[in-house]
Amino acid sequence: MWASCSRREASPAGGSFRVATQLLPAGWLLLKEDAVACASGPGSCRNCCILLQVQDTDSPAACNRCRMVLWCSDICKKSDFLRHMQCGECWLMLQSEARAEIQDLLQEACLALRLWHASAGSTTRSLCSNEALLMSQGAPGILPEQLQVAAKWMQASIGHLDVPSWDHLQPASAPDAAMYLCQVITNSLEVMPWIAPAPALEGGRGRFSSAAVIYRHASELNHSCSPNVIYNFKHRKGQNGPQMALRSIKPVAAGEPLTISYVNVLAPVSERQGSLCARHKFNCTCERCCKELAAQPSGSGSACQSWLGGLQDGIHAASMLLFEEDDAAGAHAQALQTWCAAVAKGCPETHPMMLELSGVARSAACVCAMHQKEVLVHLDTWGIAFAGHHISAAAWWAMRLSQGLQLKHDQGLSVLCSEAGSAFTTAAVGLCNLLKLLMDGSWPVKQEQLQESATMPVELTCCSSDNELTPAVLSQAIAMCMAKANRLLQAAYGPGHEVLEMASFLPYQVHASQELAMQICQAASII
Ligand SMILES: C[S@@+](CC[C@H](N)C(=O)[O-])C[C@H]1O[C@@H](n2cnc3c(N)ncnc32)[C@H](O)[C@@H]1O
Repeated sequence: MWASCSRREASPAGGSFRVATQLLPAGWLLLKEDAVACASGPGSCRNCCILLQVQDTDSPAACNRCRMVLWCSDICKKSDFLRHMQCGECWLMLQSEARAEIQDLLQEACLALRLWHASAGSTTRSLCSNEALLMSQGAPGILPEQLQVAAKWMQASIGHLDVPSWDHLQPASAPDAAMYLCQVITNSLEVMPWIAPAPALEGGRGRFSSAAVIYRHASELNHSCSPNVIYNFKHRKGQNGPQMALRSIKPVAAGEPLTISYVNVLAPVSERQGSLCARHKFNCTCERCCKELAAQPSGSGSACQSWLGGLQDGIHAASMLLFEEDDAAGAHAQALQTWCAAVAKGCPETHPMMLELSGVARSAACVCAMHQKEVLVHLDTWGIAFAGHHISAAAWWAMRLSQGLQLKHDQGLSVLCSEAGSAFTTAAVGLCNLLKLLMDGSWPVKQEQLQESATMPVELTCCSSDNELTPAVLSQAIAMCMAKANRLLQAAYGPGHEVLEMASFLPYQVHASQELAMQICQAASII
């Protein structure tokens, strides 16, 4: 999937980035990937990264030699012990002088040693690196001397190993050590340290502490503070580092760069820029940062304070729930609650954080549709613009699934084919009924009507079977629906309110099943 949906492209400014090779819908699972190397922070298992205080039954096991490194269980110790010894980490941890001299780079140095160990003779040497910049005083937040001291300690750690007796490893020179260190600084991802203390996420969700992990494919993705791809981590006892999954959260056009966020996107611009400097040593030039930095002098943040905190926490909690696919319905409910609370406190629906929230909710709706979970039951309390957004996301997914029914092996959807029918129908019914309400002119739609619309049966009688359903007819019908819906929306709420998402699935409905086509036409024919 990864290779067929994306490719690497050279950046004119140097380096490269990954772009989509086809239109990627929101909610698509793009990649699952194991870690190349990982180094957890103190208080968590050195192998699987689980926080030691939340692990369930096993007792932590310590390294008998350095006594500095802990594993959550004998299973993880057994899996990681040789690596810990063979990469020189154990020796490094024993050196109190080293720990004092490179304390700010100790985790990076351990990860670099583990990367060296993992990559001997393999492909990770091709990981990108900002070495030239880092070593020439050009990078923010770090001095080349600090890197050189850390590289010196790494080399000493490797030098103390009996490397030639392990035939798959090569001794690392000083420049090699520096290269691995710079690769780590350029590419390592932090395993969500900010989720650990969140009280709303107790009960096994805030399971990782701050671990730094290197993934081969994910390291090709540039950062954006408004990313179109999210990543999550799956903990597996006995495995070195969590497994990462990448999922699109917005539709991504062919040719558009795929981006993830290396930091917490909910933080204000100064904090995001600060974290990127501190951890990754670059100044972010993404579109959102440029806009927000340009607007900063006249910005008035204080008026937002009453709803900002709740909104941040709510997006955060919903995102975390969404990371666990099984909890998509929970993520959706959390997003719903957050949306309503923020609106009630006067937050404008067009605020960038509300857009972030709608991204999370839309993804949740997509995942629910995929798994045939009832996504429409929550509609009674959604804001109307959001409801349209939400139903159409589910309907859009349902259509993709119905395509899968016809195309079988199309893009990995075949496994879902046999189950697609009911999700498709539920979502399509919801969409058509919402359209009907809009067309009937009952605007703004009342909560009870919305609730009803999710369960109302759709009559197919308006569309006679001898009507020819060509793509052009369908497009025209949808366009008319959209225009009318938007006129109503704008009359009620003013300019800038649009049911945009329905348009976004237009190119797909030409492939949709006859049944769906009839339903759409029927809704449209009420105009
Ligand atoms: C993990 S790599 C991403 C892929 C990399 N661009 C490459 O050439 O393979 C991270 C590096 O890309 C660059 N980068 C990524 N996102 C950026 C952004 N939003 N602004 C500026 N530089 C960025 C920085 O040099 C950063 O250290």
